[in-house]
Amino acid sequence: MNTGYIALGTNIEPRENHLKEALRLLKAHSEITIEKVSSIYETAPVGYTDQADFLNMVVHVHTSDSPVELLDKCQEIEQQLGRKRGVRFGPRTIDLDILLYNHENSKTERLIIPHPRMHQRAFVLIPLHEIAPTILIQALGKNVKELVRELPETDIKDVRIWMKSESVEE
Ligand SMILES: Nc1ncnc2c1ncn2[C@@H]1O[C@H](COP(=O)(O)OP(=O)(O)OP(=O)(O)O)[C@@H](O)[C@H]1O
Ligand SMILES: Nc1nc2c(c(=O)[nH]1)N=C(CO)CN2
Repeated sequence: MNTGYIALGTNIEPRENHLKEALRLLKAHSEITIEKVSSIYETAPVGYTDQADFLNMVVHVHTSDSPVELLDKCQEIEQQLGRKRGVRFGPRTIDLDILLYNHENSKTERLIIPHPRMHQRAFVLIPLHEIAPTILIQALGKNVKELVRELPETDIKDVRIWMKSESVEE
């Protein structure tokens, strides 16, 4: 069985529904089991800042899918939840990014693992740290805790717990 971490983000209402629906659709695949979910965090927009705050979370999955099969399923869920592509880094009903897949380090036209921007993003690293603080990002030679320590204080302040993980799993 393979192990993966997926980051979810949404900033179009109903944001909580979009996250919960995405979790339900992931679970509906027999090739995917959700092992752990982080809390949901409310986060200030990064990159393109003239947009609403996001809800972000990270899930740990076990899967028999290959990385690209997992990406296909993530993109299908984005489509099912009505994601429309617009401004780069702009508003979205749901975004699913594959952060890590085993200790794979690979780059194809469709998929880069580890996710190339994950180490700069407090909205990814803080939820990931909650569920997997000691996991090593081999490509960077650092674990998640070390990456969180390198984040600017101002970025950390922009990420606040919005719903605790126990309530997400209900
Ligand atoms: N690890 C990855 N997880 C998800 N998509 C990836 C990954 N690596 C490369 N991609 C590619 O990135 C493309 C653009 O993805 P998307 O539109 O979700 O980007 P974005 O959310 O705007 O930006 P970001 O990737 O920085 O979160 C996808 O079509 C996919 O093929
Ligand atoms: N806070 C926050 N900012 C973002 C996010 C996101 O999920 N959360 N996603 C982006 C594009 O992937 C761009 N900016």
